[in-house]
Amino acid sequence: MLDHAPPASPPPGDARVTPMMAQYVEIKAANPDSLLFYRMGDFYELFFEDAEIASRTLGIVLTRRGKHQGQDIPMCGVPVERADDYLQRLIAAGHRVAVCEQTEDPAEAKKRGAKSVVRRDVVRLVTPGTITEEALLEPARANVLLALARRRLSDEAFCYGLAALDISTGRFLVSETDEAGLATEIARIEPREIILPDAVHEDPRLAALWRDARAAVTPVAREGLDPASAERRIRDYFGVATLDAFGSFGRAEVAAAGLALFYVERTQLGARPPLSPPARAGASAALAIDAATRANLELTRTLAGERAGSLLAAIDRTVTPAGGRLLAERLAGPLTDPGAIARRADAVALLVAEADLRDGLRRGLKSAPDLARALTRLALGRGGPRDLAAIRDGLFAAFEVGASLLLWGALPPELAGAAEALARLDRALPEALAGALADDLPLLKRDGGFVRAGYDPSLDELRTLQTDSRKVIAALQARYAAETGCRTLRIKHNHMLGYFVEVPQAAGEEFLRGPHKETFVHRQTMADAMRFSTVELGGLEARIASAAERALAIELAAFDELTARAIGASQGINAAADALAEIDIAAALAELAAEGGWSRPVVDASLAFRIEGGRHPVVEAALRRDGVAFIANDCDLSGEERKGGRIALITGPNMGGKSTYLRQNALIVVLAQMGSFVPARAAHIGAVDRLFSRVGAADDLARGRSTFMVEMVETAAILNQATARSLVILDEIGRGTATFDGLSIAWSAVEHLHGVNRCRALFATHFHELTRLAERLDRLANATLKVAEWNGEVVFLHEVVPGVADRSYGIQVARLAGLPPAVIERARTILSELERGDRERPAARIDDLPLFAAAPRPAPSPPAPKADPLREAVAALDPDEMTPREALDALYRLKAAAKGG
Ligand SMILES: Nc1ncnc2c1ncn2[C@@H]1O[C@H](COP(=O)(O)OP(=O)(O)OP(=O)(O)O)[C@@H](O)[C@H]1O
Repeated sequence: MLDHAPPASPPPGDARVTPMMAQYVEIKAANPDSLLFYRMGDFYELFFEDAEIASRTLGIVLTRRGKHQGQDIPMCGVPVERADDYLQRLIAAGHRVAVCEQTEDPAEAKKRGAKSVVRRDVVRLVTPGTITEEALLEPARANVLLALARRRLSDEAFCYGLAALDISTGRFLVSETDEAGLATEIARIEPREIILPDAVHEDPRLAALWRDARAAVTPVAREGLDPASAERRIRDYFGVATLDAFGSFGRAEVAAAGLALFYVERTQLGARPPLSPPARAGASAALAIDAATRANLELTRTLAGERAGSLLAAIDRTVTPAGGRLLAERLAGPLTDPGAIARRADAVALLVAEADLRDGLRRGLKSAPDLARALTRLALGRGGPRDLAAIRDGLFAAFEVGASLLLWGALPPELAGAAEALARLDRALPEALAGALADDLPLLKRDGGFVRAGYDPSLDELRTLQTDSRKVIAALQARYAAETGCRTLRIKHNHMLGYFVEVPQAAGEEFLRGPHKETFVHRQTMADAMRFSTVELGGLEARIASAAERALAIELAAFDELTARAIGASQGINAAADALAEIDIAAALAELAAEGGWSRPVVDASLAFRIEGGRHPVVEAALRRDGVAFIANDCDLSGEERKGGRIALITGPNMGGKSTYLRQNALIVVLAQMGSFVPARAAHIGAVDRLFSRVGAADDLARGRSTFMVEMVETAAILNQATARSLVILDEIGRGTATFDGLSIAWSAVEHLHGVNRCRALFATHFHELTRLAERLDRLANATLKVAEWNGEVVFLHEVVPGVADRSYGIQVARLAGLPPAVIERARTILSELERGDRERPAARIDDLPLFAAAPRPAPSPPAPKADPLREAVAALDPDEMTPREALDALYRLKAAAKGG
């Protein structure tokens, strides 16, 4: 990583290397892949290439400090107080940071000799997937570290284990997949950092996965990753004799979970975040949505990568950060088991029906801070008084929420389970916290003042002593002023002198000579003042300082004791945090359903797909802001087990609403299967196993793929993988190439979906020729979007009706978009010519028509050349497109024409 990296250790006896630099070089050599934050006083300093990277990334000044082996050492520094801010920016830019602290007092180092260097050690590695600080985390987004491991099944095949760990909350889920499903699983998990064995990282078949990951990818060497040590590591971490209590895991899952813990130990260096035991995410129970479909449907972020404008942003009514994170997780991984889906929907249904209960719960939840993240910071020794307060407030909110649920009585199982977890909480901890913590809390514990008056009598006594001492000092100042006759005498304090007496220069001269010489000992002469100390003042100072020191020690002890109690209760606290998040989601989805008039879908094991009055939640919200109503549309793709699902082939004008209609039906599936109500009057959905979409066109030039290539790769994935239980959304496939190639591909793709995949599908196209497929394919029906023409203007009605579009209205849309009138006029002329040509010679190739004949306006059109039917007929032929039989026929026709001419 370093071009001009310092050597691992300086050459022995090299006088040009200072002892400090030697220490730096040694620590840096042990952490070659991280930027080293090297603590020096109130700064973290960076040297060499680290300094250059940091100064570029952070926009801070690059300076030089001394020389190393005869060369200037580039350096830059960040103040410790603001380190979080800089860390955040470095992590966001994809760097890792090793934080190196002084591990002894400088005074200690001095004892070893004047030239000895203060001992320093890396106390922590900060990486994108292992951060815990509030300032570094997004509240409503999980921060997932994904560990991968694999196990060979045969010569060719591997099984992959995935462990998704959010250290900031302790959530720890494992799953297993084959190679084909790996990309889909990673897309579902959306990790910030991926760690994986070197061998997996270097596998050429997977190279694209790591190259395209939106996460930092960290390969680790093989040692310590064997299955036995992985299992031992998990058992040790959770203090259990066997993993059976946590469920049954595959060997690849165990290896992945072990690797995750290995990385936690490596980055946290001894500190142990309170993790939940690993649980199976059950990949087979999740609706599979590949990365392209996820991106196309803009589930958790838009194509531009923003949260705003995504489905998640449109449906998020949660009031707690943990609820927000769980909502994103559920949206990313909807279920397939109708029973599990119904259990979630039962909770939502109760809270839709009971508005008062819902409001009460949401009010209670709003005051609940982020319990899980506060607890983790405390456990890692990075917590402050406000984290203790978060535990206090979170637990009180938990009691309130739990009590209102329990009062309700008969609850659906999901809510009953959550209420029970809350009822099990011990009131003693939050009460102790409430008794101990003051109203206004400092950010850092070392600032003191966070323990409430009355909590500890000895602390109160010391505080009184401190306040009293100040009074005593004030009295002393008055007495000295009276005794010396110097009315401007002041007692002041600074770090150098401690408490001292300050008088104007002239009075000071008196003090040095006169009767006060005995009392006032000269310390300092300023420009216009003199400073003295006295024995009395020294005694007072010692008392005040020791009182402050002892008071802080008592406060820190109280902090440690309360923190230990919170950590001791971490299992219950984490369970409460999970319960609150579940209640938040149920209430939030109920709020959303009530607000938008959404209905509860029926999800079962059939192949039904019947949506009545469906809407697109994101487009609807956008239109509502402009005061425009969304037109609801039905969709029926229901099939039978024996035959498979139905296909709707949708033609319609540009801007008619085809894409919106396609996507809304896919989004309704996602919402229904995550346990939500749906934006429709009614919906009956046979649980979908995989959702595919190929919508819009996106270049992927970074991967060296053209628009058309991307389109074909995605279409191939669909045709190869969709099952009879899948839902497929295809929007305008084949438009990225020549018309006839595109039409033929679209045609055969529909036939394949109908005959082989037999899935439920929506297929939008501008190839009107495809509508004739309905005559041959029994489970395919045509639908179109209605338009009206009014005063020569096209009006989009956005209503889906059975039938076929008569035209695309592309030119009208082009005019609405503001194409110059001359271009529109010319396009109309060409269109009518083309349509005439099409009527007269339906087989003619569009490419061969005089589409692009130069027509500079307003120059008069040149006189039409004399028609030569034979030449035209030859021009209309395309040998590449003809079968031998067609070519022979054409030859005979030409011969006949020549004879006739
Ligand atoms: N059901 C609807 N009700 C009201 N407005 C709608 C509806 N559907 C679509 N629209 C509006 O029409 C616009 C165009 O819709 P959409 O992109 O779905 O059209 P399209 O037929 O796919 O167009 P193209 O063929 O040009 O891609 C949307 O941005 C929205 O404003």
